[in-house]
Formats: sequence, structure tokens, C-alpha cells
Amino acid sequence: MGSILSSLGAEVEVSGDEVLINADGVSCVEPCRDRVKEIRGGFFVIGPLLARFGEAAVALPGGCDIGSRPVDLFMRGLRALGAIVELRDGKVEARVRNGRRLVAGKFRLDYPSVGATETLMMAACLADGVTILSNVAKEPEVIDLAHFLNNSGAHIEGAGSSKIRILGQSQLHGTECTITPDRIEAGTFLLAAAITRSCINISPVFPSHISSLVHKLQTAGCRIRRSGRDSLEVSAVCENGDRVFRGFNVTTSPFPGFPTDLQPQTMALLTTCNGLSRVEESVFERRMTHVQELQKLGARIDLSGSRALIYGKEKASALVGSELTAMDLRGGAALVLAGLAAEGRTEISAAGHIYRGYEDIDRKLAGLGADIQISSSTASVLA
Ligand SMILES: CC(=O)N[C@H]1[C@@H](OP(=O)(O)OP(=O)(O)OC[C@H]2O[C@@H](n3ccc(=O)[nH]c3=O)[C@H](O)[C@@H]2O)O[C@H](CO)[C@@H](O)[C@@H]1O
Ligand SMILES: C=C(OP(=O)(O)O)C(=O)O
Repeated sequence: MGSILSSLGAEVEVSGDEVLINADGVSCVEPCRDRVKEIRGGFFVIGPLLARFGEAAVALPGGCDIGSRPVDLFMRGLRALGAIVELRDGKVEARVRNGRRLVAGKFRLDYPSVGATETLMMAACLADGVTILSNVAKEPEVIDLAHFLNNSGAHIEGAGSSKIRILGQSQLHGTECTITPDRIEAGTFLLAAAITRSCINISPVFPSHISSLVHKLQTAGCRIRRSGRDSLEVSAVCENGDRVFRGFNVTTSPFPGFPTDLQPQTMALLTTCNGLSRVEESVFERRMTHVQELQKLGARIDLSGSRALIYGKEKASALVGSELTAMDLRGGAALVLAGLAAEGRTEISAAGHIYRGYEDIDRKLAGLGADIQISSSTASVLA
């Protein structure tokens, strides 16, 4: 994102955990227009750029190959705000009808897409009048973005519910914000503790952001308690002191349902839980490519479309290390977890996927006692 903002003329300075963005340089409309047309991988800037400059052209979103990832909701939503939007040569081109300012409108999303909700919310902040978006995503990241925009002078109500009301402003200003903790990274570490039958303390994490995972892990037999305002302690030892976990069923769905971004890692855990578990992926239609890799470790999984039946083994150590390929980000994380539990050495190629969502994952896991090395192309995990 930093390089996208820089290519638009913003100054971006990274210092430790802080990022300083000065967008004054993005005020010149003509050069900006040219730069925007060259952007690759910045699909989500279409809303703010269109609202700010009356015109934007961005490449279709990339990301993991986990489904068709359509952009119809973005296009129809922006049209409802008065834009002319066309898909041409792999790019979405949009401009404001009759002048330079979007007009407020009403738009109901067919599906509560996170990206479409965030894009339309950003665009509507600068539209003329009151916009109502309904059936929107309720993810914590949507609430976080709304807080940030409100602190920048926007007027957004209802983020976190299924209807958002936005009173458009003529301009926004800079502000400071702290980004909400990454619930998917925290959830992955909860699962790492569970699959290795360990006890760890995780922070920062807001427990209410991952309660669906916490409930499932408790069903399996994990003890999890809140150890502070933004920390959780997970102890992968059952109440009766043993380490045999029960399998459970999972169906992914939008927040507050079970997150699709934790489905592959949860499946890795289920291969080590007792009995039959069912996993159904309902958000993305091709998010099961980790199954064939888990099978190479000895996991018994029957796959039919987006439904998997996992015949768990009683012992966490029932998996055996092998050579695997990370097909996408969360699928790759699932293989790392399985590799931690498997007997012997697991080598994962195409590990670059994993870094896209887990900064320093090798250092963090090594700090917890794992024997893991990741280069940009390969991860090696020793149980
Ligand atoms: C960078 C980022 O934050 N990515 C997250 C975001 O992705 P992203 O915002 O891409 O995911 P969406 O919430 O948009 O996608 C959810 C569903 O909506 C459908 N859809 C989406 C847009 C559209 O115009 N039409 C349409 O039909 C998609 O095909 C998918 O089936 O939310 C996903 C669901 O929580 C997470 O897995 C991703 O990690
Ligand atoms: C699917 C994910 O990311 P992206 O939307 O960038 O592909 C993810 O974070 O799991």
C-alpha cells in the first residue's frame, strides 16, 4: 500500500511500527490522473480517488487464488453514487457524471463484501448528501476504518451494523490512528498453540474479534481465558489434564461468523482431533487447495467441492513431515501449523505467500520454541 500511495505522489515514511503519510503531494489533479492509470494492485483506492479527483482507473484486484473475486458490487455501488464505471482491458475505469463530485445515494449490497463496503464508505465520505449503504460487512476492520475516517472529518454512523449512514463532507483532513490488532494472525497463533498442545499468551488481540474461533477451540477441549483487555491465554490441555481434543464442525461466513481466513489453519488442527469433523467453506468457492497438501502429511480428508470431512487422528503427532506447496496465504499458514505438529521435517515451497499476511512468522514461532526457517521461496519446519 505504501508504494501505491508513493506512486500517487504521497510521502510515505515508515519508522518501526509507525507509518507517516503526507498526502499534500496528491493535490495536483493532472499528474495524479496519469499515475493512477499505471497503478497495479491498488484496486481498493478506486473509491477515495474517484471521490477526490472525479476520476480513477485501477487494475482488477489480485490477491489469493481462492475464487473468482468479482467486482460487480463495487461497480454497481459507485454507479449508485453517480459515477460512470466501466470494465476495460482488465482495468476498472470510473469518472464522476456531470462534474467533479459524487452524489449521495442508496445502495444495498447483495452480499456483505468487506472490500465493497470499505470502498463505498470511503467514496461516500466526499459525496454530496447522505448515503445509505445496507447489508454491509460488519467486520472489525470496517469499524476501524470508519473510526479513522470520522477522526479525519467524515460523518459515518452505523459501522458494525448492517446499515451505514454517511453524511458527505467537502474535504477530509489528516489524523492519527492505531490500527486494530490483526485477529487472523492472533487466531493463527491460537491454533498453533492448540495443534502443538502448548500453552501461550497472545497479545494484542480483542477477544470479541475472534470469539467464533475461541468457542470452537473450547468445544475441542482447549482452555482459553482472557488474560487482559487485549490478551488471551490458550492452554491446550483439557480439563481432565489430557491432550486428546474432540473434533468439531465449522462453516465459514461473514463476521461474526467463523472467518474464512482461519478455515485452512483450523482444518490443520482438526486433522489432529479425535473423531469426524466437517468443514464447509461458504465465502470463497476455491479455498480448499490446502487439502491435498495436508493429505501428503497423512491426514485423512474427503473433499467434495467446498465441503471437507476430516477423519482426525487421536494423537497430535499422527502427521508425518513431507514436501509441500503453499498454494495461497492462509493455506500456507495451515501447512506451517501442520508441519509444527508432524513428526520429522516438513518443507514448504512457494512460502512467499505466507509472508503476505504474517510479518516475521518464523521469528515469532521460533520465539515460542519452533524449529522453523523461512526464505522467500521455502519454509522448513521441524517438529
Ligand atoms: C484485503 C482484505 O481485507 N481481504 C479480506 C476481504 O477480502 P475481500 O474484501 O476481497 O472479500 P469480500 O468480502 O469482498 O468477498 C466475500 C464474498 O463476496 C463476493 N463478492 C465480493 C465483491 C463483489 O463485488 N462481488 C462479490 O460477489 C466474493 O466473491 C466473496 O464470495 O474479506 C474477505 C472475507 O472476510 C477475507 O477473506 C479477505 O482476507
Ligand atoms: C484472502 C486473503 O487476502 P487477499 O484478499 O489479499 O487475497 C487473506 O488475507 O486471507
